[in-house]
Amino acid sequence: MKFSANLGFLWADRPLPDAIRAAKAVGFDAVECHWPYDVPAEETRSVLDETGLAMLGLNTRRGDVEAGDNGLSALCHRREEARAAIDEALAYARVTGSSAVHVMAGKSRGTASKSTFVDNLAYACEQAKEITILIEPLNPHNAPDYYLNSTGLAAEIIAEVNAPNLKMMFDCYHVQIIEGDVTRRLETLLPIIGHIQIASVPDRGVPDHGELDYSYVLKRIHELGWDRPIGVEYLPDEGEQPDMLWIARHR
Ligand SMILES: O=C(O)C(=O)[C@H](O)CO
Ligand SMILES: [Mg+2]
Repeated sequence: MKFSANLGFLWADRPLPDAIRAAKAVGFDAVECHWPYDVPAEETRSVLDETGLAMLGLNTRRGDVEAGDNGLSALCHRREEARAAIDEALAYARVTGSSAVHVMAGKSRGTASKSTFVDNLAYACEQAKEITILIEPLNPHNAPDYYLNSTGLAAEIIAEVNAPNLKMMFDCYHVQIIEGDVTRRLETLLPIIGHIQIASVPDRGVPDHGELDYSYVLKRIHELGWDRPIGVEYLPDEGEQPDMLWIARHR
């Protein structure tokens, strides 16, 4: 199996270019990030070229995080901001050669709607047919009130938008907390999954302990024919290096 270092969590204390180099140094096959916007896209691109690593994904901005925003694209009265965030993310992805953009929905609080999310996603898909647009169900402990809160809703939205480049980000950590039945859901949703992420449940640590047995889950993913890198998106203890022995055992 191949693994992608999620630099939103791994080496998150370093500037993005150093985090990319660190991922290369320990042997990751690819990288992905959350919000890279502090670093000019050209600089990120040149470190990706230097290391030979591909950037698999980045997120749209969340809006006013201090005011509680966690994304914009499902929010009825924030259409312009949502589209600006999508445009920005797509432009960054183009310069860096990133294959996917995760369009963040935002919180419900009565102001989110499926039709708004569908419209904004259709816009994103149309703007960049060569880029995969991802939507990710998030669990209510880490993302309270997040609009996209189940794989069922994500599947409905993907069907409604009906664009070949709209897919689900299947984060096993979130799915286990939201609804469980992880391997069966992976099997049935596989045709609409664009990226898979992992972390232990419930502590979001190294994926070698907790409720989910990743030796089994990764074996199933492999058997299903998945050959793209799996996103390693866990929160390391301070100063902790990723457990590359664990990764080597699952290659
Ligand atoms: O929280 C997650 O699991 C993510 O992957 C998102 O990108 C949101 O930060
Ligand atoms: Mg995730």
